[in-house]
Amino acid sequence: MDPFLTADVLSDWLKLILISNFLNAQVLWLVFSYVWTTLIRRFCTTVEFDEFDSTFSWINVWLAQRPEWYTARDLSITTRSFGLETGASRQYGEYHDGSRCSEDLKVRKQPSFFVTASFWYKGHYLRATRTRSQGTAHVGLQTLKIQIYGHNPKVVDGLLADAERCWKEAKSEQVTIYSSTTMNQWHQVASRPKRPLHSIILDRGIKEDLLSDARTFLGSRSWYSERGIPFRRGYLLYGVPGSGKTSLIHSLAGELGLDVYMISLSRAGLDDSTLQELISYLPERCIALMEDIDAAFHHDVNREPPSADPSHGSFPGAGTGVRSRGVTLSGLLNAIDGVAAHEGRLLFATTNHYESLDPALRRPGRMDRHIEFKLASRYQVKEMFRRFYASGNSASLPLCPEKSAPLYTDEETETNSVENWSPNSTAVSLIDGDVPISRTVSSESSDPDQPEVWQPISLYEQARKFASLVPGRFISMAELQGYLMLHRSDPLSAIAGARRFIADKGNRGELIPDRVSSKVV
Ligand SMILES: Nc1ncnc2c1ncn2[C@@H]1O[C@H](COP(=O)(O)OP(=O)(O)OP(=O)(O)O)[C@@H](O)[C@H]1O
Repeated sequence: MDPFLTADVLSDWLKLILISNFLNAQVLWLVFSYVWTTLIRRFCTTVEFDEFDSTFSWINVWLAQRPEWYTARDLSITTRSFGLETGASRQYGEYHDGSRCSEDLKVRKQPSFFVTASFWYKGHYLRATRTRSQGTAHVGLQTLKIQIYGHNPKVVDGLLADAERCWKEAKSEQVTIYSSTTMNQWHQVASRPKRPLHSIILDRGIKEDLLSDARTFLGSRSWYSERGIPFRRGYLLYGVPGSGKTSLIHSLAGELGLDVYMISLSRAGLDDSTLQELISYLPERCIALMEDIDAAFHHDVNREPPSADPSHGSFPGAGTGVRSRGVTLSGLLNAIDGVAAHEGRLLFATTNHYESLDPALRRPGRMDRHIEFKLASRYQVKEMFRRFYASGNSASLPLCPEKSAPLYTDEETETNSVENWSPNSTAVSLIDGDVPISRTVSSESSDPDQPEVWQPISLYEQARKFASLVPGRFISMAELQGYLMLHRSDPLSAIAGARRFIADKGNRGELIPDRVSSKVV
């Protein structure tokens, strides 16, 4: 027998052929990859968008409007909206058969990581891939890569312009909120529907005045530069909790078409230099928001240097040795108006402890307008009631006829306040002469004095009645809202329970003295 044809030799031959085929395939694959990459490099333009840049949201929203993007074979499902609840997400929210997914939790489809979707854009072939970094300092950092065949810079510019337009259209009804990451980058954390200004109920003139002040500022860049005045404006909103400070800022952001950049002074790792850096990264037109500006410091904001004594605690992490030194007052003052401070921004700061703020922080130039938020006046109580129970769009509610026939003058607003009121007060009776009676209401009160039968004729009259039962400057607007929520669909039961609600609050000793007077610097 031919020694070359024995079983052992044949099996060796077979192995050799397989190995060489395998090696050939490997070599071929390497060659192919090399050629492909070279071709791509030579003939394609690659654009990268990384997660921490605002263009990442632009391109995501733009891609979401292309069917090729959410009909890829390997999909990942997300409830993340890239900050948008309108426009693009409407498309995400639609299932293939045209039915819509839940309003509350819209699911969105996108290709899985490293899966490429290809499509045509204005006559150019594009490939889009989601990638995620691994094994680096930025583990999990998402990047979107777009490859465009050809080397025409105009295509990239056009794509960016389209993506930006798409994003702006989609967010025209939204306010985008950014927060800083521990890497000191601005990161979009949420996007909320604009809150209409009319839904914030303050004593007359306050919000209109603030809005017009901010508008005037934003349109006065050249006026500031001609006079050498730094183009910055600061607003300090202070007062009792739950009085609408944060809500007003978000509503103003919507009115002015600005995004909100939240600066959390007590964030771990934030110190004077990182705060400076963060502020220098703010975009030209925006609202920088420092909530609870006093809370960055364990005690009062003051000029004392940080103490090494942990019991002093004048800066976050004092004495722990774990967190960075935190922000000092001088660091904060420098960040607000030092040479590196940002031009063109509106700074809003809020606090519940106005008196504890260092005067240097409150002075004009840093905080130009100081607006106090008090417990609800009777005007606010009445308006809140009216808007709460108004059917349809409460924006269309006619204004209260305060000017022609004031229900409560400013004096009444103040004098019929908690100081003159007691739970047993008979100053306010449930029925007064001008409210017609037409319906039986089973009162939740066992008070024998409380009449059983009454019916205000209109929402306006109901609001008036309700406000007459709630002493001015006694409860916060948030508390009032919470109470009305308990009687969400029944304004009459809200009126009937008002005396009990107020009495209970009084009995709990929650009488908060009215301590305010308006301050405008
Ligand atoms: N003036 C107001 N008009 C309408 N709603 C209000 C008003 N004040 C408070 N609310 C309601 O109360 C809730 C809390 O309001 P918000 O957070 O704006 O108060 P705040 O003054 O910022 O409180 P804090 O000082 O505790 O941060 C919100 O749901 C808001 O709708």
